[in-house]
Amino acid sequence: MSFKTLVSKQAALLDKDLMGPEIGFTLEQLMELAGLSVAQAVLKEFPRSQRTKSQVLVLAGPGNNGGDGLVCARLLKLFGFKPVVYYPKHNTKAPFFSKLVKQLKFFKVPVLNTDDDWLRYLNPNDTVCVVDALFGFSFKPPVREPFGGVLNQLRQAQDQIPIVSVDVPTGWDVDEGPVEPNCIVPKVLVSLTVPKPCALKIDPLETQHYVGGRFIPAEFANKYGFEPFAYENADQVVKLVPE
Ligand SMILES: NC(=O)C1=CN([C@@H]2O[C@H](COP(=O)(O)OP(=O)(O)OC[C@H]3O[C@@H](n4cnc5c(N)ncnc54)[C@H](OP(=O)(O)O)[C@@H]3O)[C@@H](O)[C@H]2O)[C@@H](O)CC1
Ligand SMILES: [K+]
Repeated sequence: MSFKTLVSKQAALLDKDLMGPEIGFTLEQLMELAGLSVAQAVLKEFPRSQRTKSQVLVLAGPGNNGGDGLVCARLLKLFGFKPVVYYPKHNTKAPFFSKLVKQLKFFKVPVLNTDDDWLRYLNPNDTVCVVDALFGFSFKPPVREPFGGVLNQLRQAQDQIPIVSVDVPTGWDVDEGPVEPNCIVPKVLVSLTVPKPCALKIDPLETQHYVGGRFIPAEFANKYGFEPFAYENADQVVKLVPE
């Protein structure tokens, strides 16, 4: 499949640019739209008419990828799912992360901490899918604990419970792909703004690929060397289908 990608350093620059003094987005705004994109991709892949269960396990990491997961969980609740969040290492860099957690409590979405038994939710009888919002474009392998253990459990369950990875399949090298042994293979990848090079390593027969994070005008995409993606109507995601 051919699509333009942006290496991790460029993706970080694009992010900085969007939130810089000239353009003026806030992280909160972009994260809300990123989380909405992921929730919409989950709804498109697992529509109510085609499922008998509604629980979704959202694994949220310590960075902004995790923040996308926290937003996604809240929106999944509005979309008719029963999300449960496992958030073992809270983000203390920006105060609004604790507000995202408060909002989840307001929505009666359980947020499990490091000592809670999250594995009971990794159960194919009840769980539609797992949202992998552990790490995104700032991840550098090898993975450190406790996340190595979490990834091992995910890998063991992935044939029974589909994984939806946010921006980058966690554990993959952002630019090189699945270079570490025993990487997870998501059933769905939702690239944000523009795919990272690791997305070129997915097998389209194994992994459905969406692009989301619909928040830039055409000229800005061109500045970073890619064309805008062909979103339809008010959709927040577009599925990339092999040619
Ligand atoms: N414009 C867009 O598209 C937007 C994108 N957004 C989203 O932001 C994501 C990027 O977020 P990000 O930069 O905060 O980094 P992310 O990948 O979450 O991880 C950083 C954390 O991981 C940790 N860590 C790193 N390596 C590790 C290891 N081996 N083992 C263990 N830990 C490790 C690292 O720890 P540290 O090294 O600092 O100790 C730090 O705590 C992006 O992918 C997209 O999802 C939207 O929210 C906004 C708009
Ligand atoms: K991820």
